[in-house]
Amino acid sequence: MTNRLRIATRKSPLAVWQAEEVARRLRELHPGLEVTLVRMSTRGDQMLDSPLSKIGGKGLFVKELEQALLDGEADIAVHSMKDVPVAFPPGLGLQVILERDSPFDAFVSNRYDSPADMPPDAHVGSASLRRQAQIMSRFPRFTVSPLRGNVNTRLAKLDAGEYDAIILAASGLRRIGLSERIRAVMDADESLPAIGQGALGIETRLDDARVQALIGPLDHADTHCCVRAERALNARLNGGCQVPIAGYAELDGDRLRLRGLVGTPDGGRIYRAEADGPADMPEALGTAIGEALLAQGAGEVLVSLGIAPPDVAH
Ligand SMILES: NCc1[nH]cc(CCC(=O)O)c1CC(=O)O
Repeated sequence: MTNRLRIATRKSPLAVWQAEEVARRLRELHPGLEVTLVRMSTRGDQMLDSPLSKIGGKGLFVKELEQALLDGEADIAVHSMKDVPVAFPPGLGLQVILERDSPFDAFVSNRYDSPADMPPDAHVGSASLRRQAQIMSRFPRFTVSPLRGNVNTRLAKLDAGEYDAIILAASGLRRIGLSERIRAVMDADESLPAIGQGALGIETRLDDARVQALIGPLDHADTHCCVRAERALNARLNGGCQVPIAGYAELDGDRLRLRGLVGTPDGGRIYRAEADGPADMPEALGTAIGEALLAQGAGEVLVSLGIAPPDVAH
């Protein structure tokens, strides 16, 4: 029993790849440790017809995995940090974040090389209000329609001709061996990434010292610092992964630079804030960027979408 570690994961090819990657690194680190995967289906995977923003985006992809940890059916859960809500259930926490892969969005099309290459009335598939807001702000005549399902399903819908292009995370495509589908990587000016995009995190039971010790060496301090700042921004705005909030932090020596964005889904209004601060205070920087966005009026956008930011004064 003590030489065994069970990883809870969603069943999608991307999620399984991510869990296998953690399993591979743990076996390398601890020869003799028996690492197995517990594959689970989550509500986010089942409710594929409804836009995530309508069915309560927060935590849809992680709840069942957390329950497996609480029930003792698994020892760790591997998550895309992008899908992890700000708060954890009592007894659980996330202390390990792996080195980040590409944080950027990818433009994927069978006909066009970039958004600028498309006709003015092009049809884009994306279920992300963040991606929608940013592309609509640059190309107001585009139509963006919801596109759900795992990465493979979304690509199949593109290939069936339902859209001129779709936008996906570059990291997800790379991980499942489909980087050749990327026609253009969208940089931070073009499509500011989601909070935590490209990073994997490991959630555990906080009282499980054996497991904490086993996974501790997988933590990547620089990535962890950046994701802390991004998540503090998200916490300040009360955002989940399915609201038009973007945040991207970069570390430069002992300075941390964070950019944040809130937009209306139609791209009509885009609020941006950017600042840097000491790398040992990532939460302060994230909160400050959140405040700066609220001071510009971003709170109204969030309230109109049913996401009330916590009071400005605190
Ligand atoms: N919302 C689904 C999701 N969660 C994490 C990723 C990509 C992998 C990552 O961000 O690490 C994706 C797919 C996508 O956005 O294209």
